[in-house]
Amino acid sequence: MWSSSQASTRGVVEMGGRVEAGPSHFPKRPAPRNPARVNLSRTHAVKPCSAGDRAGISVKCNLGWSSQPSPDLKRHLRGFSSASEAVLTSQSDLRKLFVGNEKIGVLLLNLGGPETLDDVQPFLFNLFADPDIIRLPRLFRFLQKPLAQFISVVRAPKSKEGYASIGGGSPLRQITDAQAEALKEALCEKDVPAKVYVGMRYWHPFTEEAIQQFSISTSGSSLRLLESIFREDEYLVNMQHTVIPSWYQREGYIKAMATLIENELTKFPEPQKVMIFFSAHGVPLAYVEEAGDPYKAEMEECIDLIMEELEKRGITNPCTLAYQSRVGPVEWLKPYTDETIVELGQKGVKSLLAVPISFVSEHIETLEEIDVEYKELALESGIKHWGRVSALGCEPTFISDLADAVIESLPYVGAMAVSNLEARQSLVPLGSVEELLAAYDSKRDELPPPVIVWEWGWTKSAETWNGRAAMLAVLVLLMLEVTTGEGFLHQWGILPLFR
Ligand SMILES: C=CC1=C(C)c2cc3[nH]c(cc4nc(cc5[nH]c(cc1n2)c(C)c5CCC(=O)O)C(CCC(=O)O)=C4C)c(C)c3C=C
Ligand SMILES: [Fe+2]
Repeated sequence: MWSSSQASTRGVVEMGGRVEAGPSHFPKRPAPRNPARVNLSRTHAVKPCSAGDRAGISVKCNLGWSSQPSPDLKRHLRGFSSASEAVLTSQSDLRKLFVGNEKIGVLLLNLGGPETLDDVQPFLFNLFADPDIIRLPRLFRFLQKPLAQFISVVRAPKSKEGYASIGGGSPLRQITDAQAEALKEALCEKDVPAKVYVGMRYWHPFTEEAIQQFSISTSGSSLRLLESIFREDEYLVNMQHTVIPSWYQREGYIKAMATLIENELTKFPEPQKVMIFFSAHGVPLAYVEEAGDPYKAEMEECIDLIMEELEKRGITNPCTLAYQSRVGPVEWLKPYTDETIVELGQKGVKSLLAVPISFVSEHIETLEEIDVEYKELALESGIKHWGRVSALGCEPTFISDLADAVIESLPYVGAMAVSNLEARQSLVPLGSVEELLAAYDSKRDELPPPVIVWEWGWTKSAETWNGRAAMLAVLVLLMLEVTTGEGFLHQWGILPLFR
């Protein structure tokens, strides 16, 4: 195991430049509300870093949240809008404070994507086995994995076709690694040497793998998953860290997006007549309407900010937002990208600039869905001129802004002192993250382990799966029998006995 510093576990959440330090209803922790404004001196006093101290910052690599905290929490967070400015003005002090003795580690979190066609089905299994993606009622939770297995096997041929058309796999790992390297360099240029790690939720490098390296050499925290990893681990429980859960409204990010759009507009014959068409990854409607996911609100706000920035540059094109990539039979966020493209064509729009908005890297949804499927649909729908803004990747303003986000979050690392016992009860140690996680659902201890290699043959895993598949089959047969009144139990005269 790793050596463990005995520093108290403290942390703060930075939310896209608006910062807070735990909602007010966490009475045990006297919140250093907005440490930038109030508590810098207190940070000195409370936390003289020892040489063994380690600090970790987790940065979520997709823009906003999907499935996240209560509107109350969001309001609360937004109440601290001047915090980032206060932090920025004192950055040099912060460097001295945090860079001196501490090792800083940054963990970039993303979903991951299959690197080869053979990875597609197990990747899909990991995705659908996540209770955040397919939410089953508590009573049916035992069906999560058989269902994931079923859906992943059924979906795999379609997904494979998509991945085959973009070169046989997802470029996400490569791009995220490049972003990590660029972020490391940007931090170094800003006098904040740090190690940057990548942790993926559904494919390599899994967050579980990243955290091992991360915690050996520095420190770290991916919310729910990280929470469960942290909670169990003697070393990690003592680690100081903070989380940057979203950054869709950061100035650098907004400016970088505006610049990409501005440049792409110039390629059209009549730039001022182009419809700017933001396409965000969708989520099932119930996430937003029932589970309070602020994703839609965040996407809308993000677009408003980009359009405001463009307006400042004299660009006043019309714009629209739609949601892509829906999967399965349930209703997703509307309007849908494909339907909107057809409508725009019918309304006489002739020039369309597609802007992938919830993505910061090229992947299957941009390279195949937008570049091939939606482009074809647009041309068929009467659009004459089509363009697409590339995903940010390692765009310098964006990377530099991420580096600033990391630097701005430094004073929040360990800004709240709690005992180890308290830390164990509420990891990631920020009140707000705790609430955020609680908003998902309360139990985090049954996370599906990632499938690393699929085992064929009469293995323990095969036995388990066969057993579960059989249970599922029996359940389906029973349900069919009860609903239709026909089946082997009726034939054998067994079922009517239970009526
Ligand atoms: C903003 C990001 C994303 C959200 C929100 C999201 C929700 C979501 N996705 C699925 C189903 C699939 N996602 C797949 C791949 C995939 N999705 C994202 C991002 C978000 N998903 C990424 C980065 C990737 C990997 C892309 C790559 O290049 O590999 C897939 C597999 C691809 C396919 O067959 O289309 C599926 C399936 C659901 C059900 C969902 C919301 C609950
Ligand atoms: Fe997805």
